[in-house]
Amino acid sequence: MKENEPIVAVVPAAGVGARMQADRPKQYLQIAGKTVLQHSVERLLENDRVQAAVVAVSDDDPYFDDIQWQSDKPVYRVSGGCERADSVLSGATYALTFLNAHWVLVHDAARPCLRSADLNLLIEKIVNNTAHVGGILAVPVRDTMKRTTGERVEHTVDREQLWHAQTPQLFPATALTKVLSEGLADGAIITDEASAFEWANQSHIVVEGHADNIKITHPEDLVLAKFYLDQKTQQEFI
Ligand SMILES: Nc1ccn([C@@H]2O[C@H](COP(=O)(O)OP(=O)(O)OP(=O)(O)O)[C@@H](O)[C@H]2O)c(=O)n1
Ligand SMILES: C[C@](O)(CO)[C@H](O)COP(=O)(O)O
Repeated sequence: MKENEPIVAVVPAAGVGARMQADRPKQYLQIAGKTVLQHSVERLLENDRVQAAVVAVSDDDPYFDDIQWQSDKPVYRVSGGCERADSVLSGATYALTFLNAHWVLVHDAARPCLRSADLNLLIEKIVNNTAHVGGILAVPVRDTMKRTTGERVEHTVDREQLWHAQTPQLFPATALTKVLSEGLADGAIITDEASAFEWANQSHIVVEGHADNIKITHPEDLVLAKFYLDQKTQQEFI
């Protein structure tokens, strides 16, 4: 990577967290005195290559403006959208248009346990890679995988070369805004940024991270995230 190519983090945080069944959207639940969102954003801003964060939130979000960010870097608020991809496009467009971002690092607000070392690895592998447009943190599947019809098992899915996609996902700002807007307009199913580059048939890679980079989705995930973050407050992030 050219050392001076700006990386801007885009954090989709406009979801309602329905599966979490909490009294507020899961990104605003507290862990170790901070919201889940604050953990996620501040982890990104700790990286020297990340210059700012753009957080996509609901227009009626009553929590965001009260956050006291523990970073000297700017954190911007933009309007989220109906789906995660819409929220990401909103943030990426802002980063490209107003912040002159060369790279956009997309990371779920709901993933507060990201390791600094894994973020560094992703950035190093992607921004110096000329063979692929970008890439994502991921972990290999470790269980036997089944395809079912309802509860009936149809067959075992070959888990060779099968990965759990995570975030961050790192792509050039111009390319990301282009394939997201075109893919959404074409009705493509886009559940992560890599899906949009699949739709556009543009080559990208996985970078192996760690399974503790969990996405807080169901109630039991919050207990696990608290454990991981407690462990990490006692150890240097590796
Ligand atoms: N319209 C949306 C939907 C989701 N997200 C964000 O995308 C991330 C991952 O999505 P998910 O885990 O599905 O969060 P929710 O949509 O809030 O969860 P649920 O499906 O349980 O409602 C979350 O940080 C969420 O806030 C977003 O910015 N805009
Ligand atoms: C983007 C993502 O984190 C990759 O695993 C995941 O798809 C986001 O969660 P969602 O429930 O699909 O919105």
